[in-house]
Amino acid sequence: MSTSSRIFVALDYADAKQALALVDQLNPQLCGLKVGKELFTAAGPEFVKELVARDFDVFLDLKFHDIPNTVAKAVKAAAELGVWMVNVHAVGGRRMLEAAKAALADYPKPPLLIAVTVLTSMTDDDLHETGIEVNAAEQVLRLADLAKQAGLDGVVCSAQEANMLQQACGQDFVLVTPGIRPQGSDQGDQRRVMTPEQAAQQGIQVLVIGRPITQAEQPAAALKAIHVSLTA
Ligand SMILES: O=c1ccn([C@@H]2O[C@H](COP(=O)(O)O)[C@@H](O)[C@H]2O)c(=O)[nH]1
Repeated sequence: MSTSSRIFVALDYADAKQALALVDQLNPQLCGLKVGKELFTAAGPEFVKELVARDFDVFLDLKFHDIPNTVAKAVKAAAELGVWMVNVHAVGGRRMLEAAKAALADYPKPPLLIAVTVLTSMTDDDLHETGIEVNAAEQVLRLADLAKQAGLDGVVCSAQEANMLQQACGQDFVLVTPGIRPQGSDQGDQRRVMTPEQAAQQGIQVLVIGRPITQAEQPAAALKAIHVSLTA
C-alpha cells in the first residue's frame, strides 16, 4: 500500500525530558508531533518552540473551548508559536469557530485550524448521557458541517467516519484521526478505533498515534514498523 497519510506522534509524556528522549530519535521528514494537554501544561510554550526549531510540524492539541474572544486570542497565541496545526472544540458553536478563524486572518502562513467533533473515546451511549440524542456519526457530521461553514480547514474525528465526511465535506477538508490502533494493540480508553492500514486506505490526511508508539518497549522501532506497514 502506498499512502499520503502522515503520522503525528502524540507526545503524551509527563515532562520535556521524557518527550525529548523519543524526539531525538525521530526524523521531521517522516512524522509530525502532537503536543497535548499533559505535556503542554508541564513543559509549556518553550518546549513547543523547541520542536518547531527542530523542523517538526507541530499539532498543538489543546482543544480550545471557551467564549469567542478567549478562543480567538488562544488561537493567535498558538500561531505565534509557529505550530502547523491547532484545534478548537466544534461544540463551542459558530461564533466561536468564526472568531478563531478570523484571529488567523493576518498570518501569511497560518496554522491549519481544525475542530474536534466527537472524541474518539466516546460511544453513542456516552453521547446520550450528555443529552445528545443522535448517534456519534450523526453528531460528527453535524459538527463537521458547522466547522466547514465557519471556514475551518478540517476536523478531528474517528477514522470510522472518514468516508462519510469525505463525501459530505469534500476531499480537501482535512481529516485528523486519533483512535488508531495497530492490529492486536491495546485499545485502552479509545472506542471508535481503526488500524493504521485501514485508516490510510481511506485517504485520511493525518493519523494521530500515541500509546502504541510511546508505550512500546522501543518507540522509534514501533513507529518505523507502522510506517513500513503503510508503505508495503
Ligand atoms: O477525539 C480525540 C481527540 C484527541 N485525541 C488525542 O489523541 C491522542 C491519542 O493517543 P493514543 O495514545 O493513541 O490513544 C491523545 O493525545 C488524545 O488526547 C484523541 O485520542 N481523541
